[in-house]
Amino acid sequence: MSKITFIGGGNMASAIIGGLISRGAAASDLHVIDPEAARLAELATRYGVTGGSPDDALPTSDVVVLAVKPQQLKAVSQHLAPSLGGALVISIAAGIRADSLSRWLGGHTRVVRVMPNTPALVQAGLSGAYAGADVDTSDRALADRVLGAIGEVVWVESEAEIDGITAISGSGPAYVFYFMEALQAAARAQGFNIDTARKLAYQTFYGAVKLALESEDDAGTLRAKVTSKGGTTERAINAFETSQLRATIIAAAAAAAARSRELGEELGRDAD
Ligand SMILES: NC(=O)C1=CN([C@@H]2O[C@H](COP(=O)(O)OP(=O)(O)OC[C@H]3O[C@@H](n4cnc5c(N)ncnc54)[C@H](O)[C@@H]3O)[C@@H](O)[C@H]2O)C=CC1
Ligand SMILES: O=C(O)[C@@H]1CCC=N1
Repeated sequence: MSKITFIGGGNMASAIIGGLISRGAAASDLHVIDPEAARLAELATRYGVTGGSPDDALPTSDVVVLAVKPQQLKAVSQHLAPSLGGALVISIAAGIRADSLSRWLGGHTRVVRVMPNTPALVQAGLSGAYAGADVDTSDRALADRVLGAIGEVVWVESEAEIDGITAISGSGPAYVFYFMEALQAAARAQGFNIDTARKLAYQTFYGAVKLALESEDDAGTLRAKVTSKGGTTERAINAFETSQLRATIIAAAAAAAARSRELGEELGRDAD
């Protein structure tokens, strides 16, 4: 198995480490660098991985996963640049473009830029991935193995598509949670107590998603099958359509994609 070093041992790194371990990776192949000793101790206890501080030497690694906050990436990359060797670098930082990263890494172009999402925490994530210029098919396979540990991987051929991925699957879990919150509030408005309201909303989501994933029908067909002519669902869907909910969702995602493009400019520029 490849030697993988994580720079930053927070939520997302922990999700990837957990996924890799559950897929049979040896803890001795995984190393984490983080300034927080308590964080390293927690990861060591939970997964048996070794750790070190940013001042320690980078161990020889096949893959280096950059999992710090975007605002920290420039300083972290410049610090790592001299000791990277031939490692494949996978960055999960939102908004940082592959060419900015390569520049900060001193011209290192074996870089994969990834936009994961938080369902990675339960290994049901989706990662959009973009391969920089010098990433070959074996690097892609290596990245697939790492990212596959937290869910599905979708490769995009143009980096601009990462903004679209960010708007749909990166931010998307928040849209779903928003709808869940609203459905729970609707249940409260129907007089159910908080526990029952939560159960009604969450189980309905879970059941509908499971049905959609396991069914041959698309979402539109499944919706039509719930919607009896002249019945209750039709009244509710009509209310959604009257308030242009579908158009609002499409416009909201377009706003998120625009913000992702802006962040790419701001973070690339500010950090130079
Ligand atoms: N939360 C989300 O929905 C998504 C997050 N991301 C990206 O994932 C990255 C990590 O996010 P989280 O895991 O949520 O953050 P986090 O805050 O949980 O983890 C960041 C870790 O980096 C450590 N750190 C700080 N300075 C460091 C240094 N100099 N060297 C090494 N480690 C250092 C911190 O101690 C912390 O443990 C971010 O760049 C974020 O943009 C990407 C997609 C989705
Ligand atoms: O909201 C954000 O900017 C990040 C990117 C995708 C999810 N969280």
